[in-house]
Amino acid sequence: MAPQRRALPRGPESAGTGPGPATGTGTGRGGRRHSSARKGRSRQDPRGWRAKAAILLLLCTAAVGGLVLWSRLLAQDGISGDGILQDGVTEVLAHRSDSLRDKFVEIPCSEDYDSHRRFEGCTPRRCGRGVSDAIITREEAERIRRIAERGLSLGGSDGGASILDLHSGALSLGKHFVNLYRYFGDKIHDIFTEEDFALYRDVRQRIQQRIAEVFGISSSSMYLTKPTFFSRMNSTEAKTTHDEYWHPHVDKVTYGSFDYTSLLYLSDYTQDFGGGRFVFLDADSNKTVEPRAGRVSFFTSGSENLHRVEKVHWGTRFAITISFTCNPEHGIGDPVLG
Ligand SMILES: O=C(O)CCC(=O)C(=O)O
Ligand SMILES: [Fe+2]
Repeated sequence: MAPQRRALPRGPESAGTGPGPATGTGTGRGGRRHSSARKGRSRQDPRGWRAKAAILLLLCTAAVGGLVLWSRLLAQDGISGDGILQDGVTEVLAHRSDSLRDKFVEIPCSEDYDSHRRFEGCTPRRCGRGVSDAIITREEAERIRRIAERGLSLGGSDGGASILDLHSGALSLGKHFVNLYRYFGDKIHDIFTEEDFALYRDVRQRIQQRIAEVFGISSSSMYLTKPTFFSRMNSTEAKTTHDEYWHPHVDKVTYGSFDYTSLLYLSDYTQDFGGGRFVFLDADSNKTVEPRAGRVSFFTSGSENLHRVEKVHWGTRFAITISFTCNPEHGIGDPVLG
């Protein structure tokens, strides 16, 4: 609001009293011209009207300028152009250019965990969100990204969001999903190698270990759960609701079994794609995580961590959602290559 308020009143006063317009009109300092100008003004001199018109024009320009500036500020905050209006301030929790080791912000846990069976030593008692660029290297992220690219090149959604789940085999194809393992049978060995799967497993283990340390729980009390999947997002218009990745949501509500969510980013905000920042929607402000290859963002999955992803405006964004549960009944194993 500030720029608009500041811009508006300046117009008339400064135009009337400031040196520029006064000298520029040529109604200068000479006695005769001055007095005739005074007389003229009382007879509604057209020059008076011209001055008024100029002031009006200035006012309009200032108002339009203020509006343009304001809409730019909103757009920077990710407020317009995303189809969702979000009020207020946006803070950056993790800049793409930062290399973060142990960033952690604690937040009071929501009551969401109370309506589920509790597993002592795992179910969150301490909630929050963390970001680390020190768990997975950029090189590992690039190798993982190539796995995602290879897999997703076999299918892909008609809309802007495609997924590949190596656990269940689900792969986006057009407006639907197919089972990669059933669809490709033995040919899957031409696409993925044992090393790919070993890397995937190793990355998952290290992320799990880190989450356990940060939240003070035992790594063996948490289990990988579904869905755990690669995502590829771009600016293609959504064709089905599966493509609408930008809606605010709570993972525990959306996916049920989640207790801890982690995201491993495989490409870079502003280098590989525009838009597509991850946003925590807090009551006081929004907090963004800017994706960076090898960056792990993790958080407790309840409504203390309501979030969304901004629409991708250009380029392609790759990530993996790796999710954990405390309920062994909802646990899944690592993917195996047939
Ligand atoms: O890719 C992201 O940054 C977030 C994805 C997400 O919110 C989810 O998979 O539930
Ligand atoms: Fe989510």
